[in-house]
Amino acid sequence: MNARDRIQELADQIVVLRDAYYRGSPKVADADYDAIEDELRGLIEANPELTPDPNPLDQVGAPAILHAPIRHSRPMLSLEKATKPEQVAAFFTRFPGQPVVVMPKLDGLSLALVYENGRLARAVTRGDGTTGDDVTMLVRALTDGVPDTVDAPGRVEVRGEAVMLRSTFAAYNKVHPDKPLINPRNAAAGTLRAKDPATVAERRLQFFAFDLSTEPESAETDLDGALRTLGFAAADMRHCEDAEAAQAVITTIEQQRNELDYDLDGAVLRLADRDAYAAAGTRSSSPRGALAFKFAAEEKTTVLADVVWDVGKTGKIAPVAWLEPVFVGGTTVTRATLANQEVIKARGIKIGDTVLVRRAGDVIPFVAGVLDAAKRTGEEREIVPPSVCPSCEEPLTEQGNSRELFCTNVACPAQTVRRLIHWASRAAADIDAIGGVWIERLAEAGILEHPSDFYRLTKEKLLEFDRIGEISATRMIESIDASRAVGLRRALIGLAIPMASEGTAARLCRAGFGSLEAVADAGEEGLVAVEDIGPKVAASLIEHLTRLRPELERLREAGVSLDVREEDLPPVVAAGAPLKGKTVVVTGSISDPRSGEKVPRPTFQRLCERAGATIASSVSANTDMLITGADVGASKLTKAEKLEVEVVDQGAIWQQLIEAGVV
Ligand SMILES: NC(=O)c1ccc[n+]([C@@H]2O[C@H](COP(=O)([O-])OP(=O)(O)OC[C@H]3O[C@@H](n4cnc5c(N)ncnc54)[C@H](O)[C@@H]3O)[C@@H](O)[C@H]2O)c1
Ligand SMILES: [Zn+2]
Repeated sequence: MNARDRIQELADQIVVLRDAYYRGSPKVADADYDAIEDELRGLIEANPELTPDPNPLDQVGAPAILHAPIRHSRPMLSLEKATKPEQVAAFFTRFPGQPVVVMPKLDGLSLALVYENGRLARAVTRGDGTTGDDVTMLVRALTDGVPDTVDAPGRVEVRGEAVMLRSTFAAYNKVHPDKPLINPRNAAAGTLRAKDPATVAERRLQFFAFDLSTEPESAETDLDGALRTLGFAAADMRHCEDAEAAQAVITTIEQQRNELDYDLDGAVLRLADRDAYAAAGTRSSSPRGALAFKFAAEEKTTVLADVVWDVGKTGKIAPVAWLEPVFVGGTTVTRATLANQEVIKARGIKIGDTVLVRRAGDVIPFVAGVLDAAKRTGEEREIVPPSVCPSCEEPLTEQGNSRELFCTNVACPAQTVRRLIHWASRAAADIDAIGGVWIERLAEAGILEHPSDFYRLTKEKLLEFDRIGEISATRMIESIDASRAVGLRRALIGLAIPMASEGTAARLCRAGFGSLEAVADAGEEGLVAVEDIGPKVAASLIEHLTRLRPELERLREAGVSLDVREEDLPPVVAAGAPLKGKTVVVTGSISDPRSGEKVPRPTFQRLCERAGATIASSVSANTDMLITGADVGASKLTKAEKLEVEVVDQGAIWQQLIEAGVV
């Protein structure tokens, strides 16, 4: 195809895709859409004479007027995009000496709030950038962070992003598994399209401000300060002096991406001074005084090739999506979870469909929904849940509102293997030298059935297997030996008791339980007294620990510790608490200066906690101190320097710990 035709084809696609997207039913994932825009941009750059008219790249949003159209005082634009550090550096070169703020690029929808003589007069969506929808009533009723009044004369216009917080989104989907929301951004857009606020009352939104104009001009020219003075929750803005500092903040935002309560798809750089930003002016569809740094996508489309039903460690039978490989959120994904049969039904998913796959951080990828069901060929197949267990063929039972399927056969081979693998996992006993495949073989050979069987394995027994040699047998046995120190918290996690989470195990330790047997004997009253443990969790603990009593005895006999470990006890803050109120990060290898012996990092972190510190795992703008041991990697130090975090050698901290009597 020649360039002219391709340009026209891409331009047409963009118009169609945008229209669907801004109506709340996207046909492709954002990353796929962005790739189309990028291709068009590249072709136009190479062939400027073929620029289509109208050029969709010069347009913003889409007309979606459902309420009452309102013309914006000045256009609400898109943002110029960057993906490389050089582009960040170029932005600073364009504005020498100008302070810049870096903030998260929130993934919601933009709103303009207009205040007249101190009162909220109207709230308007971006629309096509020139004209938007009047959503004042919905915003008043449903959006937090929008004050009714501001202390300012004349006309004040605050622009920002309305998002659905992840916690709100999750809570909503938990209550409405039958009609789940696809993602927080779609949910926010859908909410502000409602005809009647009452129908969407459970879907609260949160507004974060990022732009301000005032008439008459207000004296405060710093954007962040001026917004706060007016009482707005601004997006978290960091002032940066140069490109390196900005890049460091961008990196921090990307690292924190999964811990924040809102979706974000990048970071925005913007001139901090309101006058400078206004003076910089605009291009056809973006302001010159701002730049969006886009992060790698966490959502892509692919084909659902098949669905298999997987038996979990608690007997839950869960649908697993087998996908055509797709690169999303930094890795290639071939499997994703489909939750349960209710979710499949609600989302109308069929085998052969093009589906939207999301992945965020360590979370297992999941199928968020079907794209464009209208494109089906008729060859798609219904997903049919099994009636018997795929492993032991016992009939299944349905439990709960979302009709989850369970195999209740405790002798089910698949469950047995899953439980053993779980016992050996890092969060539990951490028997890292025996992988899942070997656990499965040993179980098939009848040597492993319960966790305590690991501790009866001998090198001789392992050597009977053809493919296990002297070296691996020794490593396996060493790894099993080391796991005997597992302790109450991790042993409880390893036993995979339904409804008892890792948090439950940690809270039981902090509440003063000294051993797993003590938990088993506590009775309902003793258990519900612990923070966040309700009657259901208590009942499950009692039922399963009673059933597991003989197994606990076998573990004890095998020399496995089921007692609480030092590091799981609540920190007792020492008098004087030299590190009180400080958030610290510990890096490098730590050793006790009095004995010269190496000290495991978690142990040292516990000591710091007793001195009053809060421990963080990576250096961020919230870190007060980086404590360095031996052999510290350069990257942590550079980062600390950029973020102006105090760097302290472990020697000085040991001195303080000794003086405060912590050690
Ligand atoms: N899947 C699809 O079919 C499809 C179609 C069209 C557009 N899209 C997606 O929509 C986006 C592009 O369009 P766009 O113009 O709406 O967004 P954009 O990426 O150009 O960014 C501009 C918007 O960012 C928002 N924003 C969030 N935080 C901000 C901050 N701190 N400062 C300033 N602005 C901030 C504002 O709402 C602003 O309108 C892309 O992510 C694109 O992938 C997807
Ligand atoms: Zn079974």
